[in-house]
Amino acid sequence: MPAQLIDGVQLSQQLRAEIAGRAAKLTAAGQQPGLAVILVGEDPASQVYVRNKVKACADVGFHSVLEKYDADLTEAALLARIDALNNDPTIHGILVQMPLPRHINSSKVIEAIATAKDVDGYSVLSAGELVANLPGFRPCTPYGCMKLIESTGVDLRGKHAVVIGRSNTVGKPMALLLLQANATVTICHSATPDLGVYTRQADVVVAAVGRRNTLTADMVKPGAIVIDVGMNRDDAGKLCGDVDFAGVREVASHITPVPGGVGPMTITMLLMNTVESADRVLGKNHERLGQVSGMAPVPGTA
Ligand SMILES: Nc1nc2c(c(=O)[nH]1)N[C@@H](CN(C=O)c1ccc(C(=O)N[C@@H](CCC(=O)O)C(=O)O)cc1)CN2
Repeated sequence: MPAQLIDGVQLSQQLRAEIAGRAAKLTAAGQQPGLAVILVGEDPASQVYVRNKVKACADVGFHSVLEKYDADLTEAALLARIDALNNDPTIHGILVQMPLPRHINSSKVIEAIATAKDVDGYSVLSAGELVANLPGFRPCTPYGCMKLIESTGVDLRGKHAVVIGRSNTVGKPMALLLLQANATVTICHSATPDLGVYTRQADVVVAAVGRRNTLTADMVKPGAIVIDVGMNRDDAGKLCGDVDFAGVREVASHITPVPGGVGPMTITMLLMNTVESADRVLGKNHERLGQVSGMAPVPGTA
């Protein structure tokens, strides 16, 4: 029997309805979630992604600002904008669309974003929070992969998960999230000599390499869950992932398609992080107010 499809569009819709409910409550309490999206340059794919992010914000009742700059924007000017947004109380999340033009140091830009507003989860501090199991923001793509796996109903405890790819934004955080869910995790990468030796032992495979046909049917254990993070083009120019979908579908128990799997979840988890950020601000404000109203009266004034 072919594998069951894990539908990222459908799961996104469910999660976005939940996010919209939280946003409505926050807005009623005076804390409408706000996301700032910054795009530098004219990369056509990035233009589509930022447009989709702004639309997604409107759909769930967030306030959003889109700041578009020419490719020759200076690094100093971008850092100044981030500083202003860090101090803007209507903004709970700041997202700088990647990739940035080459003259701008991406790490410097990412580290300039206040950790409390790093809804992409890309900064070193956010990564540290993930390592230490602290409640920071998780990078959206691996966070979305976890939700997709969770939707299968399979408990990861004691399962063997293999992550193919070791990028800071997908592979490494993915491995940590799987580890937090009590899986036994192996990370494979471009220097792994025989990938199939590892993937054939895996109950869950997450492919995040950026090369099509990296995972073929002969490399998959029957009944495995396969998550495809790749976004590549085939010879006909059609979008495809890292997994040979047609072949692997005959072996796996669950599989994500490309398009329609991990991609839509990336934007959904960005919304999730942003609503969570607004929630934390509201919680902190309440804490502060509670402390003020709960204060012992100054002697002689009561
Ligand atoms: N600051 C960030 N930059 C980038 C991120 C990110 O998470 N934060 N991720 C990617 C791009 N990206 C979001 O920004 C993104 C990529 C793909 C999709 C998506 O829905 N893909 C669709 C297919 C789209 C198509 O037809 O071309 C799918 O897989 O179904 C959403 C978001 C790099 N930059």
